[in-house]
Amino acid sequence: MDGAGARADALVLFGITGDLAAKMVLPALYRLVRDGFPLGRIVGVSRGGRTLDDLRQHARKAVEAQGPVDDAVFAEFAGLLRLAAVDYDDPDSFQSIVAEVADRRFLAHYLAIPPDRYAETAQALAAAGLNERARLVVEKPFGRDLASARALEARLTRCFPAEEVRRVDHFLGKDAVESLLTFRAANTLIDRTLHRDAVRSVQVFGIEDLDVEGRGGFYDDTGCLRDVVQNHLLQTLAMFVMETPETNAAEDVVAERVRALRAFRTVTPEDYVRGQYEGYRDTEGVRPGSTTETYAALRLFVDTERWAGVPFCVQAGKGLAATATEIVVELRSPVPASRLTRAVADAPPDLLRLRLEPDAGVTVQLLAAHGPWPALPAPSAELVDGVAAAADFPHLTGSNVTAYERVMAAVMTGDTRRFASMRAIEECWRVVGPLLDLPDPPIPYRKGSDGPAEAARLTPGRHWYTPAP
Ligand SMILES: NC(=O)C1=CN([C@@H]2O[C@H](COP(=O)(O)OP(=O)(O)OC[C@H]3O[C@@H](n4cnc5c(N)ncnc54)[C@H](OP(=O)(O)O)[C@@H]3O)[C@@H](O)[C@H]2O)C=CC1
Ligand SMILES: O=C1O[C@H](COP(=O)(O)O)[C@@H](O)[C@H](O)[C@H]1O
Repeated sequence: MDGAGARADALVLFGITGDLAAKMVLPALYRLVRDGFPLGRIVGVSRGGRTLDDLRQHARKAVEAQGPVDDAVFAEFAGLLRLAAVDYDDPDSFQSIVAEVADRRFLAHYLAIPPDRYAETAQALAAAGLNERARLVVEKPFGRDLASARALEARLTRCFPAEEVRRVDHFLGKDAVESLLTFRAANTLIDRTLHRDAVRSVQVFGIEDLDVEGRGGFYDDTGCLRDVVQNHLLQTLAMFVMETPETNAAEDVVAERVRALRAFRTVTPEDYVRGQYEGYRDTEGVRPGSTTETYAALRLFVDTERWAGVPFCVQAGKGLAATATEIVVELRSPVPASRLTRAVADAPPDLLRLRLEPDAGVTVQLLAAHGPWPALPAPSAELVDGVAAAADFPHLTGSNVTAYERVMAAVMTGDTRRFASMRAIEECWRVVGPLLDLPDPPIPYRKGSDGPAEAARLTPGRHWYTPAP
């Protein structure tokens, strides 16, 4: 496969007993087995205290939590599982992994463990010779800022060749995100419309009605900007604004995505509003008096021929009124050159909504005459109605597990397009750099609301659209 490298015939899964593995990775691996993907051996790595039988039962529960389980498929999946116990402070203990993979041709090590363990785990793998004929895959977050991301990359690439390091951003595994590019490139109507000549502004939503749930400790150290904006939403936006790559080969797609990110202007604190939902500080693991943001809204510009001057208003957060990932394109109003267009100047603008989640599709909101013209011509805004035409893309509406299925397949094949490249990560940190760790307190907002009203000032019409119901 292009952009891939060697195909792994064994997966070494660090953190197999953890939250991410239970919610996403194990169910995704089960589905890959069900779909006939040749996974090879799966060596779960844990600090111990479990038997292989425990692990299989744990995997069964994780898979069952995501839907019906086929016993025969599960038996095949469970048959691939092995268990290795390690002590992360004792590199010699990594020999337990060596024993499980001795006969394998190429390894994929997947680190689903706390990020502060990535570098020393890579070192221990190298000390055990497990960096030979091997790929290293790390989960997000990749660093806390540009400097720490570069420092982490330097430590990882001392142990593994740079071309065998992969950094997960599961939004790049989402069908609907990947399809943004195809959708535009394949449709002249859309491609021609998505241009500064026609677009007044773009709003990008990554909002969730859920709160931080049981992840208070993790979230309080991270915040909304680092959790979803620096990575998922900027990568999604890059997929939206990028030009069509020369070919569909992974290296061309990755390079074009980076080119797009390089054109993102660094955001200044004036173009940023952060909020915190009321009650957040009562969450277990959250520091008393925490100023971590659970909401982030920002305005950025993309300095390309296509997008120059168009404001991109990004909004993300938890504890909000709805859960949706959506790009709302606000089109310019007609030039008021005639009586008719002057009369509709105050009517709402046309919108193109690219819905990514929960249901993928496109909704177009247009204006049309709302009834027969009266006998006396008196064109006014009252003669115009908003109409919406929606097309659903059910084939692109996948669960998060589906996204992880694609990510885990790419972990095995190495396909670079479904990962964040180091260049892309650097650009994303650059873009949000001035916004990280600001001292001012976040603006409180009510749980279940649309977030702080103050954020409206970031949009040209002082108004955020509501993602399509
Ligand atoms: N949970 C989520 O929804 C998401 C998580 N991620 C990322 O995935 C990775 C794993 O996250 P998550 O599963 O939530 O993490 P967990 O806190 O659940 O930890 C995962 C596993 O790592 C092992 N572990 C825990 N602490 C340590 C430690 N100090 N040193 C070494 N191993 C340790 C434990 O396994 P054992 O005791 O068996 O050794 C644990 O089950 C992180 O990088 C996270 O940022 C990314 C996106 C979403
Ligand atoms: O990585 C993360 O992403 C999820 C949102 O992803 P989705 O696939 O569920 O839309 C977010 O809830 C979580 O806080 C973050 O760590």
